[in-house]
Amino acid sequence: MTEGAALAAAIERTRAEVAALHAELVRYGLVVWTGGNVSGRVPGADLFVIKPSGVSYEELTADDLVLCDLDGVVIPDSPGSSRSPSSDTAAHAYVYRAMPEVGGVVHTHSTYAVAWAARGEEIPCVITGMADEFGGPIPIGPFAVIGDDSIGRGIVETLRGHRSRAVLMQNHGPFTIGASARDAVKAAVMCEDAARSVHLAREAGPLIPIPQERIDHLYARYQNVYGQDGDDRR
Ligand SMILES: O=C(CO)[C@@H](O)[C@@H](O)COP(=O)(O)O
Repeated sequence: MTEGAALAAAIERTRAEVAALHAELVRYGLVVWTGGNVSGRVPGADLFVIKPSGVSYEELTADDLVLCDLDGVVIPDSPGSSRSPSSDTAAHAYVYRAMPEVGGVVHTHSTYAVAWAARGEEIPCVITGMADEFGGPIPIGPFAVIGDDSIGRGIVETLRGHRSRAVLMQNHGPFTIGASARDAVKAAVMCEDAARSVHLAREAGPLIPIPQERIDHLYARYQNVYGQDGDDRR
């Protein structure tokens, strides 16, 4: 296969994967109307694909996704290039530039995570599922304007060197990163689950902290032993 054909195949695979992952946001109840987006880095290229802005998830096909370079500039004459890319394109692009290990970025307006973001309160790590997945609390990021790279800078400042793959941007909502777009969607699903469980627990009584050494142990086991060898983060 020529280099050009290999790149075209990688773009096609990423388009198909990212289009299918938007359906997962709907399946897990993480989005209302069109308020969320998934992007995926094209492996081996300085490119990513992202949802067009304000397009219904039911209508979204692989060719509707917008192909961008790592500055967030739409690649002219590519499928989907006639549409405006997601409002969060510059934010996603900033993350891909700053964090080469990131293969996918997700944003949702999932209800409980947004409620924590509205209070500007991090989600404390009081359930083993959070220790497994996030290795500690889910942090709050700064308030940031929508449309430029401010959100991206907030994501990177908050998550660089942090175990969590989710950040709650203050007064806005969750942004998650992952080794792949699927991994970032998983983080968005788990973030909302943690936000809901901890919110409900705290309404019913005091939260019981998990000692740090227990959190560390749970995180190490889940990251290295849980699941299968081929999993995205192994
Ligand atoms: O939160 C916002 C805008 O307020 C966006 O992230 C969200 O509505 C999704 O926008 P896009 O449809 O991706 O442009």
